[in-house]
Amino acid sequence: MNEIQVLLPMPNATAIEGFVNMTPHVWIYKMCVLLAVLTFAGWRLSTGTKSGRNDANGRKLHAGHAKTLATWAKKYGDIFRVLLGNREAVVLNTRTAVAKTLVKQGATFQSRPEWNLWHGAFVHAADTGGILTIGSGFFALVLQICAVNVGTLRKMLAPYTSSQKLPKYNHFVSRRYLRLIKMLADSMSKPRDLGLCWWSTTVGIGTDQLVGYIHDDEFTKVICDTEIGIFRQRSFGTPYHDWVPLINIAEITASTAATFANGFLGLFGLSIPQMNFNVAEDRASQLRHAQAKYCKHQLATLLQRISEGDQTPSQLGDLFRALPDPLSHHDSYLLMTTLSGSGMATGTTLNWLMGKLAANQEMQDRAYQAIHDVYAAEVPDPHDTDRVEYIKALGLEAGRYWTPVRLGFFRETQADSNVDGRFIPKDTMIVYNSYQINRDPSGYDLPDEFIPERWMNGHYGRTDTIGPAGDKIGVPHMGHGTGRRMCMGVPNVNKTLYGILALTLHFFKLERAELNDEGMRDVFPSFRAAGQCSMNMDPIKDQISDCDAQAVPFAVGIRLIPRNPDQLNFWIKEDHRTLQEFDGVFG
Ligand code: HEM
Repeated sequence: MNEIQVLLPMPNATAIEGFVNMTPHVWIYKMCVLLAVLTFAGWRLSTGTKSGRNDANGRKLHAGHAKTLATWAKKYGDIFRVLLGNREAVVLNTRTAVAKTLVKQGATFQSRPEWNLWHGAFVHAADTGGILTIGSGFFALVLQICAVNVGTLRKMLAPYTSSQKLPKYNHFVSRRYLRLIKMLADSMSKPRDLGLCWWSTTVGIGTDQLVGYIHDDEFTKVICDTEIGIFRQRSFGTPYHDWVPLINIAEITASTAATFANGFLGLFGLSIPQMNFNVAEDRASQLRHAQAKYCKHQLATLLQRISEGDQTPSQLGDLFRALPDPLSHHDSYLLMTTLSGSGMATGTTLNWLMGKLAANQEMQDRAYQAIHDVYAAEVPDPHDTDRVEYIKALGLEAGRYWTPVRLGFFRETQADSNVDGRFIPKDTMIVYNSYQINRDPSGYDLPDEFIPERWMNGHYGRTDTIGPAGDKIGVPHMGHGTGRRMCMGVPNVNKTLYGILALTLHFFKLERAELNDEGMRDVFPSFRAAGQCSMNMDPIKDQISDCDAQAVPFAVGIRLIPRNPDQLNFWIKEDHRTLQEFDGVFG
């Protein structure tokens, strides 16, 4: 590790201006918190950390994870350590760093960390005694006493998420494709943000085929909304009090002081407002409760159907029916919550990619021509994953270029480790900076340009060499992680991106268009209506927040023009039926 950074919150310029205009009780709260921060900072610096620039670092991190970590990577190299409160994180920034850790020392780097905001809220909301990600830290250990371990669960699940098995669930996917094309056809009259179209399709595909049930629009929308919200929360160093215990203590103290003060002031008919330091926790809890509600419903319905002899193919249904002994409720529920909204990041990828294609007619024409070259004038078979090389390359490059899950899912070391003679103790949090690694020049030339051709004709990341370049990390890019805990949804993502791109680009010409007030009212989720994306779909400037775990774009106005209206109408009315194998269960 080259250097240790201390990250602590410091007020920025606007905060200082706000400070001056504060009412007295807010002053008292803030002073308490600030005092604790300064005490803590002093303590940290006096315990041997090397950096004396903690204030600047804190501000920079808040200015944006991607930008700040990229700057630090330039300064401190491919692996460096960060202290966040009482937690230490090691940040990996290059393919070399990933190869030496997640890949070559896969067993040591396979755990996942837990912290209160996220996992605490999760456990409380679930009230099933279960951690709801395939976790491996404190909450999981305490609550998983009777549960099978992560590796076993992954092995059980893997066959049902593999590309060989997926065609078994095509009838669910086909229905979602039909619904998507209908929704797009209905959106042709004026420029629209198509967020709901992309997310409800990808999330719908994931959740329908998971339990073998076609969920209605309202149910699917709740899952989309909740999962998008959840993935805005799992962030690096936010909220500070979840990472810096002294801030937490200061906030609790301030809150308690206010309660006492109110007791006293109440005698004179006076009061001061109670500060809410738990906005993030409240939001996490709200989201977790929403998630627990639909997951419990989905699981209960699935188990009920299985007990009644239902044989409808589905990922979880097939798994449950194949097991000699039933899984514990905890494990079944864990699988449900891990997977129910799993199509969400695929929808995010499509929001970015479709915005880019709509703005770049040359690239869109190339995609259309590539589809046409393979299928002539016929409607492409959306289940033909990989048949049109350019379409496959668009999906892969979108995953690299925008890297929707910017910092991956954090890991934790399961044992002491050594990287190039530098010691990383057990229980250290590991953050792989996927956004930066996906721009590592050893693996990708012109890394800040969107070039689908880097994945075509034998190229594998670089346009100037054939085959893989840079250190071997076992994956084309880090958008889905790598090693023992890598994403289990890659075949699903590839299949879905292919199907949606092939059908959409065959049926419609997309053009970027400014959204008017009415168009902005339709934007989904509504927080994206805070602005409109540039024509470039810049991964940094066009994201809603610089620090969210998932990079979600501002609103994207798109006008759709049918390429062949007769064929489109015919397909919607009749032809799509050839894609279906049999009638599934409807919700
Ligand atoms: C574009 C869409 C997606 C992206 C960007 C994405 C990204 C990721 C990332 C970064 C991880 C952490 C991997 C690691 O630590 O090495 C992960 C884990 C996971 N993903 Fe995905 N994912 C996507 C879609 C899906 C889908 C559709 C599924 C459904 C099967 C899925 C299932 C999982 C599971 C089960 C894990 C947890 C693995 C574990 O902890 O052992 N993902 N995903």
